[in-house]
This record gives sequence, C-alpha cells and structure tokens, in this order.
Amino acid sequence: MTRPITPVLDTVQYPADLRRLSDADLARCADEVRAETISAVSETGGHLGSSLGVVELTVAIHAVFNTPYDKLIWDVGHQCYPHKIVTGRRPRIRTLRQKGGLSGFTKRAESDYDPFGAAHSSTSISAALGFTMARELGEATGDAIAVIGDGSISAGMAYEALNNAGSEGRRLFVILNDNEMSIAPPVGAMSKYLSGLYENTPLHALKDIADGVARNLPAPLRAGAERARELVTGAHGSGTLFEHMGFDYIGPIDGHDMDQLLPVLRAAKARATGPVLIHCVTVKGKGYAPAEGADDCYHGVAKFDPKTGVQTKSKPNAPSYTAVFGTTLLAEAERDSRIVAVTAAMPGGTGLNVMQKAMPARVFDVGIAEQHAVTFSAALAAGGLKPFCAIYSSFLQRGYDQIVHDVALQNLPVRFCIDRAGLVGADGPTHAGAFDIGYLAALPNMTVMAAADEAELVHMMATMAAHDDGPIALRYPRGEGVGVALPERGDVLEIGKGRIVKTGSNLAILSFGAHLSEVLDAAAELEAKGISVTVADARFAKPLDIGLIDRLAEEHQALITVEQGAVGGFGAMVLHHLAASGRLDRGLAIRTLTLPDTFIDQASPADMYAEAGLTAGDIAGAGLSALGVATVDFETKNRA
Ligand SMILES: Cc1ncc(C[n+]2csc(CCOP(=O)(O)OP(=O)(O)O)c2C)c(N)n1
Ligand SMILES: CC(=O)[C@@H](O)[C@H](O)COP(=O)(O)O
Ligand SMILES: [Mg+2]
Repeated sequence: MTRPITPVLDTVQYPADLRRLSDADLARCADEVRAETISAVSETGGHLGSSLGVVELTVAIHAVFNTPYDKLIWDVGHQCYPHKIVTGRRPRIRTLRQKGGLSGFTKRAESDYDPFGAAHSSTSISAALGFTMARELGEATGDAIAVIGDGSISAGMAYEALNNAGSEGRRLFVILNDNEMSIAPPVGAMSKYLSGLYENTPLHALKDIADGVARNLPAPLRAGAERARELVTGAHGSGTLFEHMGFDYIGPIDGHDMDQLLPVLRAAKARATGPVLIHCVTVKGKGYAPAEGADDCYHGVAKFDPKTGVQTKSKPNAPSYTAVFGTTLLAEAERDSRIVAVTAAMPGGTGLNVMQKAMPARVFDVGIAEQHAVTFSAALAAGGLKPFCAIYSSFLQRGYDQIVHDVALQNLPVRFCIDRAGLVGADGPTHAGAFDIGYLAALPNMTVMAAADEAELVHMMATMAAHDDGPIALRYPRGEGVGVALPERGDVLEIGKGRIVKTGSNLAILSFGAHLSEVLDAAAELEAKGISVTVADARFAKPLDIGLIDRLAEEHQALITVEQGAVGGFGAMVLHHLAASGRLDRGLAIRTLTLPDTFIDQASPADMYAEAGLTAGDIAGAGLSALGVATVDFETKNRA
C-alpha cells in the first residue's frame, strides 16, 4: 500500500519540532498529518471522523503550548490519533487498537504527552481543573487545556467542572470542538444553543473577534470586531452561557483555518488570567470525502480502501445480539403501547434505532447523560410506562447511584438492557463490560439475567416486558450471536430458574451468559477424556436458582461456575449461597471462573478471553483441577 508523501511531517517527531516551523509549514504539516491519519486508520480501523476533525487543532495546540509541561487533555480520547502522530508515536501508529499496539485512546502509561487517560466522555474539564489547582499549589506543571466535543459537553460532569472552574477563576483553557455531531446527530437544548452562537454567521468574517486579537487591532477595526462579537453573543453585555459561568468566551472560530487558530491560541495564551473557553467550529471527517459524506462521518470504521473509503467488513455468520435486541424490542413495543426506550447518545450502537425509526415518539435519546437516563427511566416507570433503558455495561457505571437510589430503592420496574457485557476487543479495558453483574446483583429488589445465546435474549426480553415487580437487567455481549434459530415470539421465563443444557454425573459446569458455547466445548473436551459433565445455564444471577445449584452440588463431585464478568459477580453469588447453606462444609470442590482482577489491554475478544483464562481449554483444565485428579488418574479411579 502506498504511503502518503509527508516531507514536513517527516521532520516532526515531537511537538518541539512543530514549534520550529513557520506558520505556513504548520499548515502544510497539518495536511500531512491528515493524510497519515487516513492511511494509518485504513490499515487498522478506528475512530477516523473525530480524528480528522481535530487535525489543525492538534498541530496548532502543540505548536503554541508547551506540551507535555502544559497538559493537553482530550475528552473521550477517540480523536487523539493526530496527537499520537506528533507526540513520538508515529512509528507505531499502524498498531492502533491491535494486540500489543497503541491504545485507541489517551493513556498515561503510553506517553508523557497523555497526562490523563480517557475513553468515557466528559471528564476533560474536571481533569484540566485538577492540573490547574496542582499548579496553583506549587506543583511543576504548566497550563491545562481541555478539548471537549459538542456531544461530550452534554453530560452533567462537564457542567459540574465548568461551574467549579468558573468559581475558582484560575487560568485554564477549554476548547470546545463543535462539529455538530455526536456519534449520531447531537440532541438537546445545549446543542441548539451552540449552533445558535454561529448560525448565519460567516466564520471567516469572525477571525478577529477573539478578545486578544481584537485588542491589538487599530480602533476602527476593533469596533468592527466588537460588533461581530455582539452578533455572535447576543445583545451587548448579555454574554454567552460560558461568560455567565465565569469564563472568557472566544469565538466561534474556524477550527480548520490555521490563520485563525494560531493567532487566537497565541493571544489567549499570552493574555489569559482566568478560565477561557475557545469555541472552534469543525467538520467531523474533515478533508476526506467519504467521511464527510457519510451519515456517521466515519465515527468508527473497519479497515478500508483509502482511495474509495469502502470498508472491509466480513460477512457475519449470525445476527448480532444488538440487532436481535433491536428487532425484538420493536416487536414487544408493537404489542405493548406502554413500552418506551431510552438511550444515552447511542441509538445505533444499542440497536434502539430500529424502534426509533418506527416509533420516534417512544424512543428518547437523552444525549451523553447516563445518570440522567437512569433517573429519567425511573420516573417514566413511576409514571406508568415500561422503560427499556439501553446502555453499554461500561457506560452504565456512570449511573450507579441513580440505579441504587432512584431505581432499586424505590423498586421501580426499569428494564436495563446492558449491551457490550464482557470483553469488547479493540476499545480495550475502558469499554470492557466487566463489573455489571457484581454491581447489580448486590442490590436489593434487582433481578439480573444474562443471555446464553440470541434465542435466550428473545425470551429474556419477553420476560422483561412482563416483569412489573421491580427493576430487571439483561446483559449480552458485543458481536455476533451463535447462530441459533430465533423463536417467533419470546417465552416469559420463570424468574430465578435456570435450565439444564446437558446431563452428566462427575462434574457440573454452571454457566451464566454468553460463554455457554465455550462451556459446551470444554464439556466435549472433558468427555473425550472420560469425564461425564453436566452443563447448566443459570439464566439468573439474581435471584439465584438455589434448587438447581443445590442439586448440582449434591449430584457431582465438583462444580464450576463460568461468567464473562469480574470477580465478585455470579460465582461470588453462588459461593455465598453454598457457604451460607453449609454445603461447603461437606467438602464440595468448586471453582469460580471469572475475568481476572486486572484490566486487560485491547486485542481481539478471543485473545482477551485467552489472556483472562476463559478459553474452553481453561474451563476444562479447571474441571480437572476441581476433580483433583489428572486425566489418567481419574480414569483409574473411575474403574476402581
Ligand atoms: C460516558 C460515555 N458515554 C458514551 C460514550 C460513547 N461515545 C463516544 S464518542 C461519543 C460522541 C462524542 O461526541 P463529541 O464529543 O461531539 O465528539 P465527536 O465524536 O463529534 O468528535 C459517544 C456518545 C462514551 N465514550 N462515554
Ligand atoms: C469512543 C466510543 O466510546 C465509542 O465510539 C465506542 O468505541 C463504540 O463502541 P462500539 O463499536 O462497540 O459501538
Ligand atoms: Mg461532536
């Protein structure tokens, strides 16, 4: 594959090299960074659109500020590929999101130029304020610059931080990267407000409205700039929301025009005494026609042909869990007019776009606002509706107190649809759905289910639709199902009852969720060694099927639990029951197979599960260990 020709970028290894370039060469360098980003992501896949939208910003910030002494903090971090290219990581940029390669997000362990790790949104202003206050208290750290998108600034955390930073009044920079896009088109009043700040206003004409720049202008021009500013901010003295919160507001400026970016950043750096918000208008996917023309602006792409933009997507063997969820929810909603759905800025990722298209009034996209999504769902339930609140496992962590305080404590029937449960692959540890079993099963009133395959998902959704007695959660993984036939309509399952999948006599394996196929492979491996295995699908982590567990414990020499979740989840619930009921006193051999107590770096899901010790071979090995015999000994013992 031909690589782009990049004579200026080739002279840049670190930001210090950018600071030696003329403004004209910085603009050339930005063009080359864009070409390099497209070329690299065409080989790896990843978050292309957001990265292309910040190419000029990246070059300009590093050229003007003294990174890494100054702390540049990217919100989410999904737009940081150009940043990685100019901060010493260009030689590894084609390893992005691969096993052993560069992370797809900012990561402290990776570089001094990543002062604060991210991947979940809306943390950057809090982090920038933390660095600022560290500096104020005498630590050797420079200016803090947060770059946050218009989607990410919809979350509560961003306002908590703006509120705090405005009242502290210390010098700090927030760059609002406003591309009028989240993953989906942005929603909400804040998005409308931001668009209103520059609607009908030619950006190029506003080049000089930045305070610092305007102050340097001769008097007649300064008056013109002030008028331009009033045009953007409203009546004289009324100010923007940000100004009311204690920030100096600069902009909006064209975030792709180096002739605007460089003087504005330089002026802000030279003059700021308190918090400053610089509003940059950018285009997601900028400079790459297939991305600019796509509905999703190539937010996240597979590998692609850089000439055409056509992505290489392998043909799926089975529909994804998400797709089955989306169509099943629509079918349930067609049968029950009280069903509504809630997403926090992920209609496509969660599959809610299917119902959204058919029943727009019954699907609420609340923006990146998981805490609000949960409390809002609680009140929808209190108001008589049946909310299905669909949030990825790792993002639901944001809404935990709301789950406890607003949902579980009030025993409100919110249906939590938890996609991306378990290990997700290229997004790595930040996006792993590791903890939800433990954090949900710990809660009184909560019912927790996991789908072993996509047919089970359909049954469990019917169960959720029928369950009006309190909160209920269903977890399922990213990616393809196992290819089982789907029922026309789901059966309502008995709450707290598992099922036997296969009957044996020596070892029992109790699986919770989508690792059932690996468990069945492990059972086949063990049977080939002469060990008779029972396999059961627990279906529920809460309430536990105590009858089933007791029977498995009574009738087998050893019991293994398997789940796609962290220590402290399903296995812990089973152990707790066995200990409390005294069964452990009678010498039952038991192993609980979970994710290990460590964060696993990105790789393919299969490689990540191998690292976690959760392959079929690992499960079979745990079976042998629990039985306390090597295979040959076991056979001998059996014969005896
Ligand atoms: C807490 C949280 N919720 C949801 C997401 C998923 N997510 C990643 S990027 C993104 C959109 C961000 O939009 P914006 O900040 O405007 O950046 P852009 O993609 O437009 O560059 C979303 C919803 C996330 N990373 N973190
Ligand atoms: C950056 C981010 O948080 C999302 O874009 C995420 O990477 C999407 O993940 P899925 O591809 O699993 O929907
Ligand atoms: Mg955006």
